[in-house]
Amino acid sequence: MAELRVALTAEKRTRRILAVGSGKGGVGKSTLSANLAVAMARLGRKVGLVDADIYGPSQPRLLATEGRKPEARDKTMIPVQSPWGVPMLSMGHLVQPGQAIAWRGPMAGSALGQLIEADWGETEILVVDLPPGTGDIQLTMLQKYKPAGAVIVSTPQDLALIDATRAIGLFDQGKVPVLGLVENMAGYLCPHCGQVSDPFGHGGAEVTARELGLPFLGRVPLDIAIRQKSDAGEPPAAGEGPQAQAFATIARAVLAALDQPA
Ligand SMILES: Nc1ncnc2c1ncn2[C@@H]1O[C@H](COP(=O)(O)OP(=O)(O)OP(=O)(O)O)[C@@H](O)[C@H]1O
Repeated sequence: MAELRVALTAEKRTRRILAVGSGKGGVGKSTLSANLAVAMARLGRKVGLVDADIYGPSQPRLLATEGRKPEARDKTMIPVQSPWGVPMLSMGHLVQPGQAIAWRGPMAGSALGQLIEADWGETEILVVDLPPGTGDIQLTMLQKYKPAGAVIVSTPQDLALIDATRAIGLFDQGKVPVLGLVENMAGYLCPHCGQVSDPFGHGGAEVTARELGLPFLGRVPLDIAIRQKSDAGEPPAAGEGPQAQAFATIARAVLAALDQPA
């Protein structure tokens, strides 16, 4: 028993939570979380993923585990293995697809706790895809589970960046170090004419990061292949080519920041 306790303590100490947040919905937080987890796993890390976006869980779709039910051992959930080398848990695994989840704060908080306190085995980095916004659930989560760091996702336009700044405030309040900002949907490469245009502006997140004194971790272009592959449950980070490279670059920057001694 004593040995088990030692093992559990050691395990707890070595596992770090990486929170992925955004102020605004729909900016690609879930897409980044999934692909960051896959990209870090490809770099040889043991990575797990928790979909804490309890009101609109999308990770089962993104990582092709829709319809799978996690098993439980002694009331502890066992994560579902995705085909991409990343074990995962999502509220989407616990409810029927498409079923509305209308929980009040405390219930939502305890459900999230079950996902985070599951049997993550050897997982060393647990990526947590937070619900959008800066409400109570997010703050409670941060205070209770003390992520080692947070990554903020934003599109380049001003409104999203104002919300991203609010999300940074949330992490500051929870005393969680913000590792940096990722710009998503930056530059649209037209598959027909080959021209690059900037529907949401360009470089806004990099400027905001600089203004806030935060590292800029990289950008992901607005690319129809990313949406198509994501919808098909094939994370672009698991493939080859420019999309996979974009996520690998961000994963390296995140790991460098995460591995830095405090
Ligand atoms: N770089 C990109 N290029 C093309 N499509 C993208 C890109 N990033 C995200 N998308 C698409 O945009 C939509 C929203 O992305 P996603 O669900 O990741 O956002 P979110 O911030 O997690 O939203 P939510 O508010 O649901 O939490 C999805 O259809 C996704 O496939």
